[in-house]
Amino acid sequence: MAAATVNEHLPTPLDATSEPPPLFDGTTRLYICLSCPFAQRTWITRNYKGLYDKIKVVPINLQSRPAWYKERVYPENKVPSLEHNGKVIGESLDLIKYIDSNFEGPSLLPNDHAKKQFAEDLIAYTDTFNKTVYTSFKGDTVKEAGPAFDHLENALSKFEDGPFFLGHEFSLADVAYIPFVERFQIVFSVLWNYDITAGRPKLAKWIEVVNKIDAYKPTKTDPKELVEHYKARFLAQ
Ligand SMILES: N[C@@H](CCC(=O)N[C@@H](CS)C(=O)NCC(=O)O)C(=O)O
Repeated sequence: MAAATVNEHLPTPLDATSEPPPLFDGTTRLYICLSCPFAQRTWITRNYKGLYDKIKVVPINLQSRPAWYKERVYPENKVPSLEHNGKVIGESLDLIKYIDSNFEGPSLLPNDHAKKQFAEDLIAYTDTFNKTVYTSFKGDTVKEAGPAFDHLENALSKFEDGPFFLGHEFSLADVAYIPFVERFQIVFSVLWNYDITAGRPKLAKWIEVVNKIDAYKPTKTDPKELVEHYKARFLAQ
C-alpha cells in the first residue's frame, strides 16, 4: 500500500538568478526538473513512500540553470540528484533504489527472489527500450518501435495476479517505465496517429491502473509542452 499522499505545492523552479538553498544543512533535497522523465522516476518514488517531509523536492529550470548547481551540488549538472547525509548522488535508476532502501515507507522491491530478479532485468532493459523508441523517430517509427512496446506487453503477462510488472504489487519496475511510456503514448498518438496500446491489452490496463496512483498523478508532464518539445528535438530537419 502506498503511503498517504498530500496535496503538495512545489516552489517555482530555481533559475540562474536564484540563490542556492542552504546546502548541506542536513536537509535532504531531491533536485528535479518538472518535465524530466528521469527525475520523474525519483519524484514518484519519494511520493509513493510518503516522504513529503523527509525529502524536499527542489525544481530547477534547466533552460536557465543556476551556476551553483554544477559548481556546488552536482558536477554532472543533470537532474535528478539527491543531497543526503552530506553527499550528492545521481542517476535515476540508482536513486530510486537508494531512496527505496534508505528511507521509510512501503518497499518498492519484493523479497521474493524470482520477482526481484525480474524487476532488476526490467530495470536494466529501460535504456534499450528508450533507445529503440527514440531511434524509431528518425525512421519507420511505428514499425521500428513496435518490438519495444511488445517487450512490455510480454513482461506484463509474466505474473497472472495483477496489472503491474510484478503482479499485484506496484514496484520500481513500474516506476522506471511509466514516465517514458506516458510520453510515448502522447507523442505516438498526436504525431503518428498511433495508439501504443492497440493490440496490447496488458499495456492498456497497466497504464490505466498506474494513472490512478496518487503518488504518480502530480508528476505527470504537460502534454502540449511535451509535443512541442518532441517536435523540435526529434522531428526538426
Ligand atoms: N542517466 C541520467 C539521465 C538524466 C538526464 O539526462 N537528465 C536531463 C533532463 S531530462 C538533464 O539533466 N539534462 C541536462 C544536461 O544534459 O545538460 C539519469 O538516469 O538520471
